[in-house]
Amino acid sequence: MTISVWRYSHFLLAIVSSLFLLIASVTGVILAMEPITHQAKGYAVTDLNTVSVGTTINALQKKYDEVFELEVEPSGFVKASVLTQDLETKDIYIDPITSEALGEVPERPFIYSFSTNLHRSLFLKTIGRVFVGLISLILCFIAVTGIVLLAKRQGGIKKLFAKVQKEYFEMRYHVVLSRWFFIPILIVAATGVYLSAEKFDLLPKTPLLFEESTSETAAHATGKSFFETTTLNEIRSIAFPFSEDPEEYFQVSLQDKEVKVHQVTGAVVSSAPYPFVTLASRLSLALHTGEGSVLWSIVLLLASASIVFFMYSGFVMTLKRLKNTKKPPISMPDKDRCEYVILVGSETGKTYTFAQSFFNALTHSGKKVYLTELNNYTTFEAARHVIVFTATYGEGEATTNARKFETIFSGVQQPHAITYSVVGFGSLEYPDYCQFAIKVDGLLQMHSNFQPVLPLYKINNSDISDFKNWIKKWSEVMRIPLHVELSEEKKKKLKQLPFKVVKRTELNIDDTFIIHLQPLKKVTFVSGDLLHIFPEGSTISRPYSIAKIEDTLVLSIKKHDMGKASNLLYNLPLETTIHAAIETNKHFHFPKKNNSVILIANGTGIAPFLGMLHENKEVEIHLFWGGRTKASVAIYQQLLDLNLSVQNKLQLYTCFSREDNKEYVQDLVAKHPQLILNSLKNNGCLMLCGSLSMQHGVLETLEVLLASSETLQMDDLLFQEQLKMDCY
Ligand SMILES: Cc1cc2nc3c(=O)[nH]c(=O)nc-3n(C[C@H](O)[C@H](O)[C@H](O)COP(=O)(O)O)c2cc1C
Repeated sequence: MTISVWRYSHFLLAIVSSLFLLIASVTGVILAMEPITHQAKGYAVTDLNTVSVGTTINALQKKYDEVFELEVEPSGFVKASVLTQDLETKDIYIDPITSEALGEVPERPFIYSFSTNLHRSLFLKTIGRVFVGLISLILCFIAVTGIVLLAKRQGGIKKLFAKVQKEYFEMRYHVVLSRWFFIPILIVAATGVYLSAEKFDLLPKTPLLFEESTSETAAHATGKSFFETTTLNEIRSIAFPFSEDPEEYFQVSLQDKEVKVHQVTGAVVSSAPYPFVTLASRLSLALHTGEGSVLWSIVLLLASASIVFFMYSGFVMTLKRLKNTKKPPISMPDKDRCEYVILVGSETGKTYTFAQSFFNALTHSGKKVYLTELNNYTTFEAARHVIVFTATYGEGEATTNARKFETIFSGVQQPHAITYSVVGFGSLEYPDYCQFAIKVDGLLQMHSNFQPVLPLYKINNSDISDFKNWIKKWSEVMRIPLHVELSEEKKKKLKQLPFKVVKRTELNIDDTFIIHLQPLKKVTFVSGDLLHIFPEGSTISRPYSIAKIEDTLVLSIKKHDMGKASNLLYNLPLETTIHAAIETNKHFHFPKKNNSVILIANGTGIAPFLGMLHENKEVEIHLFWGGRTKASVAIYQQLLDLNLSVQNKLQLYTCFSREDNKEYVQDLVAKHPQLILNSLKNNGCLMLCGSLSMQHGVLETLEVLLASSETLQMDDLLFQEQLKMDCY
């Protein structure tokens, strides 16, 4: 079954049951408090398995004129119904050894009786009970569809507890909490169904069948009565005989059977085992209400509260999905008049946003563009260029709005020859990375009418810079200058703070300089975080990787002639203040649990590593750095020397692309295969920072190295955060 079927079932069931489910969960939270507050009264004063039934009965009969009933609650409290010397009938909690009254049995608080009625029948009597039974059944299905969705999302049942993808709060905790509360919720729902079925007489009815017991003789033989051999923990309740007539027996309800006991001899006269249905009902009730176990009551309370959270977070997720699934642009020309056709496969809307920004940019450059879903593929009379943007879901499956494409495609003949490009949106955290895009690319490749303009391009986790990189390539090949604006960039709300310029180097041979900024307000940050500079007149900020050295931010910056941010920073006089914003960049923090770390950078990409070296003196670190010339190193030398002097576990490897052997950093990496492989095998971490072309080069080298290893795989390294990248 495709992921969308599971998602729609999950969603539909939740919608149908939402109001009742909300009532049931809120009252469930309240009712789960009852066993907890009850237990807190503290009437469980003795270990019941050390007190014989006879001890309690004797003590009671001595103290009270008449005893009607004795009950041992699952909470461990012993309750008796007695006639006092003042001829008053009382229900009291007693000390089972002395029969001393510990307190009167209070009336059930209104909040609990009210909640019980609402929880059981919504105050609608039979019809309400039917509803509640149905809701419990629906909750079972919601839980099951939810866990299937979760397994699909995580890439298989075995990865259910694997790391959750970075998502917004509601989605993240919808996933995290569903893993913890799946079983308690399923138990609550299933026992709810069972209890409803019992209420409506849907379960088989088996009467109690008493059998005469031979234990009377056994009791005489051993000389011990039932009252001496049975302890209170085995008892549920005892109904006392009405008179002293020997034919009147004690009616004792034990955990698994009911027995009649002779009041004089203490022998068991007859017994009847409880039928399975009764035992199952009792277990269902205990599991559903939590009575007798504070720990289980707490679990039930949390599970009920989690259902309320799931309803809220599910609602937010649906709203986001609907918001992101944008309609095609209103001012779109007729499909048969467009030279460019953009086809989209998107489930949660991110790919749609990228496609839309591409549509806008292409339209702005004067082209006639048509944008539609892959499912709507048909003949386009004027089309010459097709661009496909598609995400992948499940195990390499298409999105809902692309699932028909494969079937439709073969039946459609375009009037003109078409050039095409496919961009796959996916996540390396899934084994079938961009698999559907690969499939679409294959289909187009096989068609004689279609010619590629660029090879298939894959984008991991909606990486904007990667997308822009593709835009650059496409616009170069097509000779169409494009300015793509992604709304996410505008949306980022970063808090700007004042920083003082405390130090800056001169430009080196590569037009690079280092600047030290001192925060003027309290702010926490670590090396690898980003500092956003906002040049005047620009809506987009420029992020720089931070090195944290003694509470100062150190940035390494390449000054570009037209670069607004780099020129702004270079021209700031010492001691002046600049406003900038720190963005936490968690995925690029120095790892805490890895045995060794390999840092690879080119050019200014060394910046965050300088801070990391400064802060981490215990771990074995290998730093690979590639610059243009030996003179390029000069501005970093002081900071490197500082680290080398305090860090005896640091190894430095440098290369230069314009001098010596004219090597790039990926060539340097390729020269140390064993070092890299051994480090990764022994839970090492590899961090990359610098240019995108360096990233691609190093990844290619790494792929070659990994091919020789039987255990290491690129996807696993990324998934386990053994490979961290921050390249632009
Ligand atoms: C449940 C689920 C399953 C996914 N399965 C895959 C997959 O098999 N392969 C892949 O490359 N990406 C997979 N992804 C990642 C998405 O393709 C990626 O996040 C994409 O950017 C989402 O685009 P959209 O918002 O347009 O749907 C999956 C994501 C989710 C939530």
